[in-house]
Amino acid sequence: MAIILGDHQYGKAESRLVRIYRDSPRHEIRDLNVSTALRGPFEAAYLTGDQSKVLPTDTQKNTAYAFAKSKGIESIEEFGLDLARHFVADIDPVEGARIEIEEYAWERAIVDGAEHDHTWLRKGQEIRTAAVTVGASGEHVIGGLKDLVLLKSTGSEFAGFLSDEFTTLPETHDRVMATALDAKWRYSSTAVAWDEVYADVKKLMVKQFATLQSLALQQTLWHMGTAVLEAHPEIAELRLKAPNKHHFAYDLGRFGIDNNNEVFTAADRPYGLIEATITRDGAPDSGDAWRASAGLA
Ligand SMILES: O=c1[nH]c(=O)c2[nH]c(=O)[nH]c2[nH]1
Repeated sequence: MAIILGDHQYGKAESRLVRIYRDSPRHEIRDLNVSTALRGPFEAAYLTGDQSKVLPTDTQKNTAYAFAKSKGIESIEEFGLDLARHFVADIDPVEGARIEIEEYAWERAIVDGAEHDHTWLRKGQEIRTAAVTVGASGEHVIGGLKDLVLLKSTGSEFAGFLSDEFTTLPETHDRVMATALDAKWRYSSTAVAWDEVYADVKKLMVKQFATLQSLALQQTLWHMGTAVLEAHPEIAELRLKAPNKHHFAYDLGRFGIDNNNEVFTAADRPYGLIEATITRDGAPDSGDAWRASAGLA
């Protein structure tokens, strides 16, 4: 019987890295969670325990902190490219690098009506994400956001669905629709105005969520994705994931009280999970862009 080592990679996950810019009294802050992983001929580390080609995960972590000082953090996409290019170009056995970054945003505290120089409040709307891959299939950047919690209190329907002996859901033409959006979009270039495009993609998706008379969360996702692809030729593809955070009108009829979509119970679980990939026809090949791990997740 032959037993074969399959796909593998190794790295340091979730280094929490805060970079303060303090060259003037008005400081700046970038707050990241950085994961690095290396790919290449590392079979011996698994098969015989030979570490001679292994750049320790501890060193990978140190590199991220050193680059935060020496190169700075213009954007998480650029920082990921800096790290990935370094590992592939400068560390001999490394053939591919995957850098995943989350960014937590802060906004300046307002003190006596003015923005404070060095005190911030956490800005909680969403977490910005980037996943950078450099390797045999080239350079790939995936921008994204997660945990963007959205709710609309009307303008959402769900009706006309299949029904069988287990169907109990009533049709509705006016419901609450809520989600915590997880969106990832693949760029077809690495020469991108990362911050501007990020802000616009978020704005476009929120606008579609708000303005479409939604017949289903599926339809809302489609409109979000097409709006982004129509406005941004530098984006090849989006992958969207949206839990349907159900809000059920509470039965107050039992107490002789009308409930005209005014009082809801917000269900925690279970939740519908609606997912879609939306791609531009003729988009460049994704190569390893979506290869996140050794295949376990
Ligand atoms: O937008 C929705 N899509 C569904 O597929 C679905 N299924 C369900 O029970 N409620 C909903 N809502």
